[in-house]
Amino acid sequence: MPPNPRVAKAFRAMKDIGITEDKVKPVLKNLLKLYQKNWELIEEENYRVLADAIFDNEEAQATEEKKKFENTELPGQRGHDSEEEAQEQEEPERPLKRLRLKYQDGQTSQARDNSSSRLVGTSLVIPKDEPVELPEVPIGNMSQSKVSTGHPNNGDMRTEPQNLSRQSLDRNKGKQPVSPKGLMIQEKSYPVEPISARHKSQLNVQSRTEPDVPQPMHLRNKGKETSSPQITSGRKNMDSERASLAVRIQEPIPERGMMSLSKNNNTGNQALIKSKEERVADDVHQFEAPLAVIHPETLNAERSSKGNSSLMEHDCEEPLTLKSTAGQHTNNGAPASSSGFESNNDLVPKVPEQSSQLQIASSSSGEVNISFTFKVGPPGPTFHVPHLDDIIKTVEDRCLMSDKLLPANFSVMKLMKEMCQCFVELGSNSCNVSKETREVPFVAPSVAEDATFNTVNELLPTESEAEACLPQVVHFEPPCNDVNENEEPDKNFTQSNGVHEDSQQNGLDDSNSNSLVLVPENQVTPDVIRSLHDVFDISKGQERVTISLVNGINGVYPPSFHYIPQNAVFQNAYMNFSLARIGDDNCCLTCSGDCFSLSTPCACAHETGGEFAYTSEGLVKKELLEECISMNRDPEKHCQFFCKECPLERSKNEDITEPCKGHLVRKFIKECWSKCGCNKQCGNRVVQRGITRSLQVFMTEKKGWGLRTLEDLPKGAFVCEYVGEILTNSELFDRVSKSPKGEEHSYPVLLDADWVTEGVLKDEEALCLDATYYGNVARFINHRCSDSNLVEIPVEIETPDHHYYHLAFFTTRKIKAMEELTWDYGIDFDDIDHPVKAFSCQCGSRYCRNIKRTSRSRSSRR
Ligand SMILES: C[S@@+](CC[C@H](N)C(=O)[O-])C[C@H]1O[C@@H](n2cnc3c(N)ncnc32)[C@H](O)[C@@H]1O
Repeated sequence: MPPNPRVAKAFRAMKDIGITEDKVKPVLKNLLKLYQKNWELIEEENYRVLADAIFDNEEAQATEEKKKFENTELPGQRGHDSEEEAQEQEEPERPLKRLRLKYQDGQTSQARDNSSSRLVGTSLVIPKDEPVELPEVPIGNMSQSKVSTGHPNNGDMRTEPQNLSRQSLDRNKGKQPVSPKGLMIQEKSYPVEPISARHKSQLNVQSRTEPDVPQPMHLRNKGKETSSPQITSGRKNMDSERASLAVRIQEPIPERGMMSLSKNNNTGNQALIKSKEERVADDVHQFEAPLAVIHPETLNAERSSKGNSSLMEHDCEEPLTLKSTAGQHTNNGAPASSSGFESNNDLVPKVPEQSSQLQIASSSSGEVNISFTFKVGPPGPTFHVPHLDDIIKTVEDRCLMSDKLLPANFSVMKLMKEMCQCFVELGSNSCNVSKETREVPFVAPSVAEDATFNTVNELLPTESEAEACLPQVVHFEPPCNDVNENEEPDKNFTQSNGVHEDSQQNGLDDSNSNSLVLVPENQVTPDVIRSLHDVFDISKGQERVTISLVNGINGVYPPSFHYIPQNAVFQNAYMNFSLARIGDDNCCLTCSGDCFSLSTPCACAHETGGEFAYTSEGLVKKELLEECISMNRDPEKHCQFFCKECPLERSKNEDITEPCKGHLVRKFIKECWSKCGCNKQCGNRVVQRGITRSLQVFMTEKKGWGLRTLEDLPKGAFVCEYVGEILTNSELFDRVSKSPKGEEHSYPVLLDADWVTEGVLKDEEALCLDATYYGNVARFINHRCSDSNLVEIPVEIETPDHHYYHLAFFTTRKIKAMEELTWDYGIDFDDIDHPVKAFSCQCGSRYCRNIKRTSRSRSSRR
């Protein structure tokens, strides 16, 4: 009878790792019996069960033999022992059979049938009976040679997939803790990225804003704050020391909602790895601790009988802190000397210089381990190991006190548990879980209509031009006008890197979607939606910089809206433009490279009197800036246009249209763009590059959310554009009048700077921007009467049609870091007919028009 191909395959798999057929056969037979010929179970993870069983078998046999030998051993024979032991050590050790690595790219264990990837495993624990050789070198210098993988490039995460032979594993002594990196065969690469501008600014922000500025809750921050390295004598190069926070949370847990607080009276120390010194003080008793640290014995016992285990890593792209194994407790509640920290980084995969790593490991029985590795600078000389409870409490306090964006019952342990649960849940549905769903915690709340985006590229003549145009304007048509009807995240809304795509399909299939992420329907509750704001970056990666959100004042949640980095067209707004309509006089076709290097400014400068609007530093030139400021402060001193039939007034009341109240004839900036011959670095392109300054949304004392700068800004600097939905005035009026009473409506902006060119403007051409439901960071900028530190300037980029333009905010003066950014909405506090009811102004300016009005009305009442 020909051999069963499955048996043959099993033999081959075992042979690949150096196990001979004669050893496989009896064990396989037993397993088949045990599993009632369920081959799948045996074949899983490259015959992991089989390999484990063989090793167990070998181990049992060896123990048996040893016992026999000891029983027959005569006094005086001990002299041979050392020799035998030496021989024993020479013998190849078995590969580790603990947690198997699961790769970040989602590769399943079954998929790894390449022989080089067999028996990928690692242990997070050290069996107590096997002392670990700990290197007495700086952690950063501790290449993983102590647990050599046989790989010459230890520690460099950029290494190519490694071929891990049995020999290389042998040197591990089988049960020693091994860096997952060391055991990863097809290792995920983590390129060492230079600190991006974005990153830098974030770092700057953090250093500048501490300690009085509430910072967003940040795991990475926390790490920095709470951890310090364990100093061992004679260490140098502490900068590169690593820390690892390893946590084990058991899932399922005995009682739902409670952490696993298993009391374990086994031998004491729970540290993942113990230094030589630590081993001396090994009388630490396990205590019921919220963070149950992996216990060697427990894990050994549990894991040897458990099925699928996996370990996945996540590169957090973040500067790191140091390695600590979170928390040991003693019976008396005192910190367990140095047991909570390790002087060995073997457990921790080598992390790229500028990054941290998150690892999640699980077993089929529901046990999930989280390990977070991060790096800090050198600790102070007085560093001591803090108590785990203190760490947790401090972190929780900081999050709750500084951010207040978290639910009041927030706890680090809940967070950890949540992660474990998500891991298990998502893992259980891995076949239909997309990237988006994995990103659920960072979903922006969706509030408005079920919208479908249509890009404007159909209007454009060529593909390349279309491409250039796409990021500028998008168009979407909501199926219903009432934006408040549907409070669910819209499922037809997709967006990718600023390019909105027409998508009727379920976003789960849309791997390009990176802005709005679908939340499984059963999770969509208002609370969930609210909590899904990414407080670390409300732009969700859509801007060049991260924009954090903090609340140091109250427990108010951030408002619900879709973050969009560019304007989006709503329904009827007439936004059809074509490149063909842009004549040569509107484009500097003859220029190339940087228009600023030309002897005579290109055609784009015509708009600003033949001179570029910007200085070579990208700041608005003084003269233009002053004029724009003055226009805002004293509109009556500047040229105003009065429509014959004002679209604004018409939208308020078509029957009896009030006379036009006047529109300023504004100064425009014309930037070069894709139809120009210059390149993207041309000095006449500022607004189109987007936000580059470090900004933060924060809770003000009296005006709700506001926006502030986290860096000093020079006068004339571009801060951000006012981005929202492009509506017609009538649409806006409809929208506002339909919105429930009391609902906050973000102040709309009228794009009326060039109504002067038409005697009578059609309704669909009278445009405005509404950032209530879709907007960018500018929606948080509060109003300040007259002396605001920002001024809006119309900027024409892709269309010479002045009905549509970008409204860009520039600084009116030097602004210090942490100052709130404000602009004058131009509100007429006396205009009771305005679609948006004027608020009671709290700007605090001595020129406040609302104060004047209030005192005026008071005196008129008298
Ligand atoms: C564009 S939003 C600014 C962000 C807003 N504070 C928030 O919490 O979302 C405009 C709204 O902010 C509030 N606001 C802006 N400036 C204000 C001021 N000077 N005084 C009082 N409230 C102000 C008003 O409620 C106004 O309708």
